[in-house]
Amino acid sequence: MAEIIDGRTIAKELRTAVSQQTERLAQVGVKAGLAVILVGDDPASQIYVRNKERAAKKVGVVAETLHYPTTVTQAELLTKIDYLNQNPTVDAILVQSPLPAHINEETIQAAISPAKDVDGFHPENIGRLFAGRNEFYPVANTPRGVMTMLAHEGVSLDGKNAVVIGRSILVGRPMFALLAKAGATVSLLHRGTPSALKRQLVQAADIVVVAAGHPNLLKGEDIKPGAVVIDVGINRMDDGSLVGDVDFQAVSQLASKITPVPGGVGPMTIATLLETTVELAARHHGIELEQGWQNI
Ligand SMILES: Nc1nc(=O)c2c([nH]1)NC[C@@H]1CN(c3ccc(C(=O)N[C@@H](CCC(=O)O)C(=O)O)cc3)C=[N+]21
Repeated sequence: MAEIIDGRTIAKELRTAVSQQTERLAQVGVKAGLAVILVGDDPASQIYVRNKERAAKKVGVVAETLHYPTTVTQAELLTKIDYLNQNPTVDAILVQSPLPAHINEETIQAAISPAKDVDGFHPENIGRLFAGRNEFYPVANTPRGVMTMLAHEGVSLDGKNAVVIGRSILVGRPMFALLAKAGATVSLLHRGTPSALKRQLVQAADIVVVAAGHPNLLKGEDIKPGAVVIDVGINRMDDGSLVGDVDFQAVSQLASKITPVPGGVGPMTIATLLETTVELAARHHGIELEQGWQNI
């Protein structure tokens, strides 16, 4: 039976560290400020925003959510982002995905100042990440949170064989870059991967990160016994329950370590967002913090 990687406990430890950092900032009169732009009512985004507000309050980050109807225009959002870019009390800006079809997500992400881009989606920050030069700029919080979990669990990556399933800009692609930077040999699988090749690559992997958005995508017989399995999926079922992309029952029989859903990657995403917000605030004010991007 696999050891369960408890995201709630690790996230709590991370929030404690972040609280210590906000206290240090408070001593020099700095408050870390996060602005979240939420458009429409995507259920996953709503969970995220609700949990984020609660967690921000606990660690002393000032969070403000700007909620717009789906009819908001791209020009209105760009005006708001410009205002937030210039507002000195705002250290971090997050625009929730997905956005309505009439809004170009790429244009919106590119309008956020790279120094306030807490999600790491600005093209400059993506470029830095893929160049392995992300030390002073943010990378996406979900993959960063996964890296923190792996480090916390003592999972070494150097020389390991890793597979990432899903090529989203939110998770799969940045996950690929971070694992490669950490010394793993990484395969990025997606819906276009031929199934025989997929079977072969997953079967050989020491670490499997699944971020595809399909319940039961990863089954017990798919993995190598002893593999570490990270489930990034968040799927709301008809009965209201939340499941990941991994058949937890079957895969946990064979894996050495596995993350549950809920209580795995989700809480880490939130805690990492706060961690990044505080780092951005410190950087804006020229304050050195002990922990930082250098850990990935
Ligand atoms: N710009 C942007 N950045 C994001 O990081 C982003 C986004 N947009 N859009 C939506 C998705 C979704 N997402 C979640 C994060 C945490 C939980 C979370 O806290 N999950 C708990 C939920 C528990 C529950 O509701 O029962 C858990 O897994 O244990 C959920 C969803 C971030 N996203």
